[in-house]
Amino acid sequence: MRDEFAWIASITPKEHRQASLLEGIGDDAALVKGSEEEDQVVCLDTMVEGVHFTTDTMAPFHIGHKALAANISDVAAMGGIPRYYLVSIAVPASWSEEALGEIYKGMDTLAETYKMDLIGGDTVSTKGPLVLSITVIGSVESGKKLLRRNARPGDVVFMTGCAGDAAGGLALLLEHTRNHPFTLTEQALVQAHQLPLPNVEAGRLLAEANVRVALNDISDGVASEATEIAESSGVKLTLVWDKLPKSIALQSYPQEQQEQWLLYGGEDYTLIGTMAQEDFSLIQQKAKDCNLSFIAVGKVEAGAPAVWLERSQQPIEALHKAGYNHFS
Ligand SMILES: Nc1ncnc2c1ncn2[C@@H]1O[C@H](COP(=O)(O)OP(=O)(O)O)[C@@H](O)[C@H]1O
Ligand SMILES: Cc1ncc(C[n+]2csc(CCOP(=O)(O)OP(=O)(O)O)c2C)c(N)n1
Ligand SMILES: [Mg+2]
Ligand SMILES: [Mg+2]
Ligand SMILES: [Mg+2]
Repeated sequence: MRDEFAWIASITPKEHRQASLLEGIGDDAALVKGSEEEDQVVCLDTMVEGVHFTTDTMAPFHIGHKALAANISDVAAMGGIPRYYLVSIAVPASWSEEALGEIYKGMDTLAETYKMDLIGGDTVSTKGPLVLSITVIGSVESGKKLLRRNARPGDVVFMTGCAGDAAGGLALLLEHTRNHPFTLTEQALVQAHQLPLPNVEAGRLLAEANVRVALNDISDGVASEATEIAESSGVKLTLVWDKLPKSIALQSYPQEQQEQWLLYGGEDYTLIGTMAQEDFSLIQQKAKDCNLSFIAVGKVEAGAPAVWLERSQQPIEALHKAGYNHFS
């Protein structure tokens, strides 16, 4: 099997059959023309036991919560408001009704935060591992396209929160399992892995501000998501290590470890994007009023589509698009 991204490219239809389809495969979510006022945002993500979680890394509540969070995160990366969700679950015989109830409680807890309704789904048995697939439907003001291909030379690269913690938490969970008495610092990383929160409010601020933004949520690691922006926009991105937002917990680890988790870990579900310098100043002003953060982490220039990393007193280095890639 070729790598995940090449495979998706190979099955992407060459043309749209429906005139109302604004954006199909290729971004965080599809966009479909809705009313005069708003377009529909639609996306789907799956979590598989053994690939995205094990019973040692996540309690059933975490599994439901995180699966919905990952989907809402793709709506956030389009600047959308999540509104409805559908759930498909394939259940092995070994899972109890009580555990399944906890998965749904996890989803419902997050859905309550965003006032989302569960509107359907599908239930099947399986001889394999538990599989949970969620489709989220949301909306965004019509004409808003916060797409990966929107980056332009001269833009600032920004992030809306820390990255690397979720991968750190996973490493701890794989080593000790979730019943281990973790230190407070370790608990911060474990929580980032088990209960990540999507950055909907940051995406909304960008959509409402009506500025050109390239945007991507960080599911596969900063290097991979930044490379997607570089490749789809045909620009060069340079990230500055010292500016990349790192939690206090992450900073307690050696720099090499921080780099591995932050650049190549994934599952952070904060946003990375680019916009013009003058718009960025305006956004930072607006963000202050609502307690959101937009952190400048680098710049966009004309050049071969790639991502470079600048560290103090070291030669600039090209980042490889490593990160989480199913099949490779
Ligand atoms: N099996 C598939 N069939 C059709 N489209 C797919 C498939 N897998 C992924 N896609 C589409 O490919 C794009 C990239 O997917 P993915 O890397 O999973 O995005 P994300 O990391 O934002 O969830 C998305 O537009 C997604 O809808
Ligand atoms: C037991 C276990 N092993 C490994 C991982 C790491 N992991 C699994 S999937 C993934 C990337 C995100 O999932 P994906 O299905 O690629 O989501 P998408 O990019 O479609 O949002 C990562 C970092 C994990 N979460 N749990
Ligand atoms: Mg995404
Ligand atoms: Mg996906
Ligand atoms: Mg992925």
